Amino acid sequence: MATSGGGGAALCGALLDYKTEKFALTRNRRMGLLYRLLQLAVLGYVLGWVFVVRRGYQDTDAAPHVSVVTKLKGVSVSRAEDARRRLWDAADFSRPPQVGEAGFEPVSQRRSGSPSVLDGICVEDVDCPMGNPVVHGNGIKTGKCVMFNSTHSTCEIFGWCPVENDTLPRKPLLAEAENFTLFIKNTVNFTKFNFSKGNTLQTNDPTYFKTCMYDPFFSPSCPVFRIRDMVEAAGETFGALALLGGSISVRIEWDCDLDQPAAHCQPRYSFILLDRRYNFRTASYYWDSQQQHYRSLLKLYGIRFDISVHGQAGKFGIIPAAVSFGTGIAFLGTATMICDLVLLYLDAKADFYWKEKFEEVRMGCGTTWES
Ligand SMILES: Nc1ncnc2c1ncn2[C@@H]1O[C@H](COP(=O)(O)OP(=O)(O)OP(=O)(O)O)[C@@H](O)[C@H]1O
Repeated sequence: MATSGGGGAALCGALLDYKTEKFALTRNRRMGLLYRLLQLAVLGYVLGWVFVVRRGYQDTDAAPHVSVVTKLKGVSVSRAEDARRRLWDAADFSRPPQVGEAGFEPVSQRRSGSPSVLDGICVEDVDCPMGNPVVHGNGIKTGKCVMFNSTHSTCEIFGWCPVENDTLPRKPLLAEAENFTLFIKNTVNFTKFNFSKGNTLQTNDPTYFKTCMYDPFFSPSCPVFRIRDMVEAAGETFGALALLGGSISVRIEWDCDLDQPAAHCQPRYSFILLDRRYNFRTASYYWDSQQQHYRSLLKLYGIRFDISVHGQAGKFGIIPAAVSFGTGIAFLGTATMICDLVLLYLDAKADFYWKEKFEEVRMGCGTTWES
């Protein structure tokens, strides 16, 4: 053994040292079993979950550009309270993006003065300050208190008259709407991979979309949906929703593995009931032969479909594959760590293993290693 030969030589010696790990082998069967089980669990997680389910070897694009076009079809006849029949077809009941079909309350109105209905009960003219709007928005007070019926008077308003009376429909006027069909044309574009796909089948049969009907099992690639089927898939019955309207979310989900043929990239549809009441007003305007301005007001109780598209596409990429593989290998180290903890702290012979694993080396000062 050489004695101290200077700081430089010692540093040089330390740089050229090679340290190797020392392994302690124990024939503890329980420990061996635990180790293999942990390795198996980690391997299952890495291969099964990270690689197969999450496709961790792929580069992903989760922000596709999407386009959605809808078209509603169906014909129905409604009977208003005055027994007049009215025919409704696609041009009448579809209000993009809403689908108003359950009922209507037509009022033919003229802009003039009339008694207000809901508020503005008065005794004399001073109770009706001129120019004040009526709270529910039917018109502006003219300053006059007029007879409404035999029991009370209300402020006269300048507005569309007669004012709407707020009665609720008693039955859906377009009950046949349950068989109307909604065509949803959706295209997604994953720009990262320059890949585009639509939900409509590429077919030369011109009658295909006219005759097919979406069914999750028998016809999942037909983008034509019956209204009743969508309402039922959302957990509601058409009859219950048609009377006062409602709102349904149609969720289209794309999960495309671009390492597979493009035909495997298909959307999945799901339907969720968002709201139980939905209505809106719409009016058409005209002048009569005396040049009076009229409007036909419709209050439509309908089913509104909110369509949202979500998607992600993945394709093999060397960087994500290397990262996932490296993470998996590193994860295998946890099996050793857990077994060490059990052996050194929980095992009955923990003291013995502790002594065998850690060797205490004592050395005097100024000693150097032999070169
Ligand atoms: N709501 C629907 N129910 C059933 N079939 C539909 C519906 N909407 C569209 N289609 C059919 O799907 C096909 C493609 O529709 P697209 O709107 O692209 O073509 P179109 O010729 O303009 O349709 P159309 O003139 O019949 O409304 C057409 O055959 C069309 O008749």
